[in-house]
Amino acid sequence: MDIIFYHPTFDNAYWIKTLSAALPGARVREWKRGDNEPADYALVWHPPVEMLQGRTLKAVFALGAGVDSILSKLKAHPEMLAESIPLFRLEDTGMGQQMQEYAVSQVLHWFRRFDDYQALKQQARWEPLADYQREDFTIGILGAGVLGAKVAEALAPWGFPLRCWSRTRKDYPGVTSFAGMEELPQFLQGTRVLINLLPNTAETVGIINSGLLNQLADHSYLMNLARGVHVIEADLLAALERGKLKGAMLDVYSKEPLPAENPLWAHPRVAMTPHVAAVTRPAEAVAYIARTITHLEKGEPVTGQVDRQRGY
Ligand SMILES: NC(=O)C1=CN([C@@H]2O[C@H](COP(=O)(O)OP(=O)(O)OC[C@H]3O[C@@H](n4cnc5c(N)ncnc54)[C@H](O)[C@@H]3O)[C@@H](O)[C@H]2O)C=CC1
Ligand SMILES: O=C(O)C(=O)CO
Repeated sequence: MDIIFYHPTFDNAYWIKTLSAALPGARVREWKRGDNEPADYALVWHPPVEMLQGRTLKAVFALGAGVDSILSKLKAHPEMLAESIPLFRLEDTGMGQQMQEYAVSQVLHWFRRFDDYQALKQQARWEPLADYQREDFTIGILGAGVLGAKVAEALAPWGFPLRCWSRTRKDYPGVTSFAGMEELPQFLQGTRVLINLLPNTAETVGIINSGLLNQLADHSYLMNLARGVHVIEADLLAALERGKLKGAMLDVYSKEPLPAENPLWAHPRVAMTPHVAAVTRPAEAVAYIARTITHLEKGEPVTGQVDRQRGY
């Protein structure tokens, strides 16, 4: 079995060594321009069109959870990958735990008013503030798939009212599930902390706009852990200005790296990380890919296949 590997920034030698160890008998090589030798599987992130074009692969694996970039490239270059070749993505592979750490720590930061105390500290003011109450701190998770479910699981023991919104109804312990556009207003009403874990699709781009933010509880908080294009940045800034939003924690942006002139950098109530909420963990990712290839080779059922029409 031949496997080609391409990632613009990873330590490719390490990945190839680890994959070779996990799939004894497989010949794994780094793909370089001009390599037209046969391959059975391709593992990719931001692949050049010529890497995949014209190949009869058994499957392609995206080396991340989100497949928006590869799907948009496929839209521009449909010749890159035949519809019949399945595309897989990483399901959790250690990203769930990272999202849990991020979301729990930030929710508690806001709930314990550390943002307010930080502002008071800057003015050298000693001023105990009123506690927030759990019942006023409803957390809503937009997107209740692999990562949304993990975040809900980690937040559940903290006792905040917890709800999620997804395409189809979910049955997660301690979580009220809302499904479809028609239930979005109910989901938003009373939500104090909105955590975004939706995929980037034609239906979800720009979903976090003034119309949506206005339906949240007053003085609410936004955590965007999914993709920058979900949020209309001008609407976010306006909601912060008029106090509808008290704060935002952003990991992803409409343009990355975020340009120096973007007003989000200087906003006192916006906290930011540079797209690191959950990164691909090589050992877990290799184990998942090796397991999936082994199942595929035996004709056994697998999970993680992307629905190219649906967009995630
Ligand atoms: N900031 C970061 O470091 C990272 C960000 N991500 C982002 O997180 C996203 C989510 O990842 P997973 O949970 O693995 O995806 P997933 O496919 O397992 O879950 C997606 C969820 O969104 C819901 N959804 C999709 N379209 C919808 C619509 N139109 N209306 C209502 N619900 C809809 C689905 O029902 C599902 O519950 C990725 O697509 C990626 O963009 C993923 C990893 C790291
Ligand atoms: O896996 C993804 O989709 C990511 O955003 C990784 O940072």
